[in-house]
Amino acid sequence: MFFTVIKDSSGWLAGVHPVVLVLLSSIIAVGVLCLGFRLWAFTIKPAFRPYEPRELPYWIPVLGHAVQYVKSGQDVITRARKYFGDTRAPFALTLGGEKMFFLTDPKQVADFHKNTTSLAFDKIAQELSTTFGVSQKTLQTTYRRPNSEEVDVPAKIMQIQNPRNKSLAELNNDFWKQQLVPGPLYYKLQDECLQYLDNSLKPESIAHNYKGPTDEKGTTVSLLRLMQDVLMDAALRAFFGDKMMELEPNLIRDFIDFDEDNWKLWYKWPDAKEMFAAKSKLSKSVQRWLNTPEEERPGAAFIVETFEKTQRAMGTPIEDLANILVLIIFVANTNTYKVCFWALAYILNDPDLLHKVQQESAAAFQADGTLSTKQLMDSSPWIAAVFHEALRWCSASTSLRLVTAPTIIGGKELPVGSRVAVPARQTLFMPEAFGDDADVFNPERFIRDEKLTKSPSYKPFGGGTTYCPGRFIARQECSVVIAILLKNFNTDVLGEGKAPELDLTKPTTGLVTPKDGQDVIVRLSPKSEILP
Ligand code: HEM
Repeated sequence: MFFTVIKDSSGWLAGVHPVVLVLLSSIIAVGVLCLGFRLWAFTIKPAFRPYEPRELPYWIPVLGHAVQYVKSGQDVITRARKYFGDTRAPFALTLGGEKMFFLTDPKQVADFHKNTTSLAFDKIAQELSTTFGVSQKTLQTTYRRPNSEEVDVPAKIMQIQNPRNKSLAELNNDFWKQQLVPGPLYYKLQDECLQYLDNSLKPESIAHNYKGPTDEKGTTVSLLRLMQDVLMDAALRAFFGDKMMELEPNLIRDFIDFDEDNWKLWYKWPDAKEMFAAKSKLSKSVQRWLNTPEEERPGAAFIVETFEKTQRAMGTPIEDLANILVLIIFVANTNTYKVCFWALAYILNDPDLLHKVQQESAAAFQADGTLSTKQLMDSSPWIAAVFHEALRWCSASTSLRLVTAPTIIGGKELPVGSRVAVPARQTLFMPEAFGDDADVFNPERFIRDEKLTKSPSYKPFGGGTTYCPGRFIARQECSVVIAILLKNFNTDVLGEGKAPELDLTKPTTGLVTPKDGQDVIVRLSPKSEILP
């Protein structure tokens, strides 16, 4: 229809319907503009600015690679690295109007972690808290350094000296380390976690808590769900005391609903009603806990008590305090169940590995049946190796910093005001560090080379000033779960007998979960003959 020939035409174009003409010329104009933009932005301009990191070309200004990044950030980053000849020079991606810089070379990553002068984490942490719903007013008081004329409220309430006039946010980092780096507060937390894990993994608890098929051979459970329940129950009770679970028995499921879609919060995803509903439930639960008289909710860990005491003393509204505590629940829980799931998914599906791990687990229990955490942590090389490999396998965290002064990394200048990212997965699969089988799950690499965890390519817990203080408790909890599970049960994986695939398409801020619908379904048969 559009191409009806007009008989009295005065030239070749007259043979085309005018609407088509307008459409064609618009398409050509847009095409020319796009070509011009690409030529200018990605060929001409970089030639005049060789000191700037190169940018992966794209067609639509402003949008850049945003859509592909949300679909699979890892793919876009890998594509960019390869596009520039895999030299691992810093490069940039435009993500919805923002040009962000990426580092994928271990040496540059080390420079990133060392740099505390021109690469700032503060602003990133504040953005995170704002996204989590903490008000600007509370952030201002938390990040403001006390001046010498006024009362230093947090230092006074905590009865500590603060000679460097640290803000509450800076003091919080010290409090986290006090809680999580081995020392008296850490050992207390560790012992409590162990007790809770032990309770949850008793045959009678499993049979009672899992309504799945229970027969004379045992109880059939989803490994993913088991890891979520067991690890979160221990962490929530150890951090908040038993009252939290008594008040909010659905807290774990609400957290998982939020966790599965938490990326929508960071990416400001428009269709995020369910994620916000789950987040709001978490916040309300914590508020109910906070509104319970203190004497009725004993047993909170030092870090939770300290956050509550200091923020209340600063006059923080309860909604903000609850959101801050939800952030604690988030950092303490979002990753550990995932690494533990992957470790067991591979152990249970590999008879040889299972045998080695079972032997180490058995050796960690003393004659009276108590677990020696020292033996487990210091003399169980295969359990340690599976943990390190599982972490390597499923890590997809990205550390961010704000550039506050001109910074040169990898010979390239990062502009002031921009954000620079280290996507952990890019170095975790380098054949130079992990060998030709880097893309295969193989814990033996950590047995062959004991120093591999010290490799600059192996940074699943980040580094520098924000080096994860939870790294000790995470490994400890995972090792304890493996040891107790294998001591208490014979395991029988149902189905295909292979570990699930990673879902690398879903955006994540930390560790990766299995593809939708994939799991490990396992029958747990108590080793003691009598079934509860
Ligand atoms: C396998 C489990 C875990 C992984 C993979 C992990 C990973 C990380 C990473 C990569 C960072 C650095 C973020 C950055 O530099 O941008 C970090 C920081 C942090 N992690 Fe973990 N983490 C884990 C478990 C935990 C646990 C169990 C806790 C608490 C109980 C925890 C508490 C923290 C805190 C408080 C920070 C911030 C440190 C700071 O800002 O100075 N993490 N974690």
